[in-house]
Amino acid sequence: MAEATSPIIELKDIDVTFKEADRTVKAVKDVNLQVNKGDIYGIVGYSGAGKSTLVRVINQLQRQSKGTVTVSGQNLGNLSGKNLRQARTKIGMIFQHFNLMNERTIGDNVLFPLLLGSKLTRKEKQAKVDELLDLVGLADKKNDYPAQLSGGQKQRVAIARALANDPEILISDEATSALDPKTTGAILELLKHLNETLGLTVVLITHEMQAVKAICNKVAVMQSGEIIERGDLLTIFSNPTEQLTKEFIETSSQIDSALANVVEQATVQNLGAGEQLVVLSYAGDSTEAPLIAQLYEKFHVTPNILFGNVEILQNTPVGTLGLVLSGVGDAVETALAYVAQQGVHVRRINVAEYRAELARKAAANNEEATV
Ligand SMILES: Nc1ncnc2c1ncn2[C@@H]1O[C@H](COP(=O)(O)OP(=O)(O)OP(=O)(O)O)[C@@H](O)[C@H]1O
Repeated sequence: MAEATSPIIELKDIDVTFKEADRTVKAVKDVNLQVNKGDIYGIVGYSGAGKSTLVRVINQLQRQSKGTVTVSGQNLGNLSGKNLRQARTKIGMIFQHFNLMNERTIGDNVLFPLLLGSKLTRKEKQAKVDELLDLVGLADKKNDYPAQLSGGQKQRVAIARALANDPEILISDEATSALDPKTTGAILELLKHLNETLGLTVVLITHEMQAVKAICNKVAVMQSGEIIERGDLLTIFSNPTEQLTKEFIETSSQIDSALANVVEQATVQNLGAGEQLVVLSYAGDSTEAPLIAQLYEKFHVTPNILFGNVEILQNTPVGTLGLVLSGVGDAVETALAYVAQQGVHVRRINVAEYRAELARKAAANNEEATV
């Protein structure tokens, strides 16, 4: 990851309101966001949350109704015409549907932004196109046409084109949403590579937490035009506070399907006094093994491991462990207090309530399916 320190994008008190004949839509509400140079900042939310509108404010394709947008120290709200176009060249953008020009070759697609005001000579422009195609792994496709390329290759062309004017920022608006998981992984890796080698700051809009998890160092969760939770990836993943954030995280991990299986087991449904089903999550070097040993050594609490999962996020292990803890009297509660002190997040599962919640969700899904 490139060094992330000074702010490169600062959004202050941003509102975007669309006024239509019969209604007013507040697509973005009072958003404050700081993206630092070298960040890969994920903005996650369901469809309609306001993500696209918010990022279009960054390059002023969408003007805000209120608030200020500062990019690389420049207040973009004060710019128009040539000055705004010039500022925009430093902000590349890629989209879900690539937006390539089908009647032009791959080389000419990448060349296109260089035709508008670049000071390079003709020869230098061609050299730049070659360099960019090489960077995205498509050096041999220069004379092909978009129709001859796969979706992943088209997105690589779009990335090369977005980088033509050496932007400092790349905005990716659902750029992997039309791609299969393997191709998505390769495109995300390319973005990470560009971040590391060029120091490119990336703002990644997505509805898939999996994509955020793969490459972002920061994440903001949007709902109904607002940022409801934000922070660095590890903190958000190991200790989310908002329900929507939890939902996004759960869909990107196997924890909830593991829990759904576990709560159907008769032994788990009939826990006795002094027994508790818990999910422990931790980030960092603390591994579960010493912790589990300590539960017995210090508190005479017996842990029965039901499932476990360790992922590497930002080169740091993030682990989740489902356990039934058994002890005498309030030994389990004392042990859990100790575990929490060690920086481990403790989620107590009330089995009856959890099952009732699952049943409620299943009924709601069925209802939706039959409407
Ligand atoms: N030009 C527009 N005029 C009127 N309403 C708009 C306009 N653009 C967006 N909206 C509305 O603003 C809200 C936010 O839309 P936006 O596209 O920013 O959400 P999103 O999170 O990016 O979702 P999606 O991924 O589906 O694009 C939606 O209610 C949308 O209908």
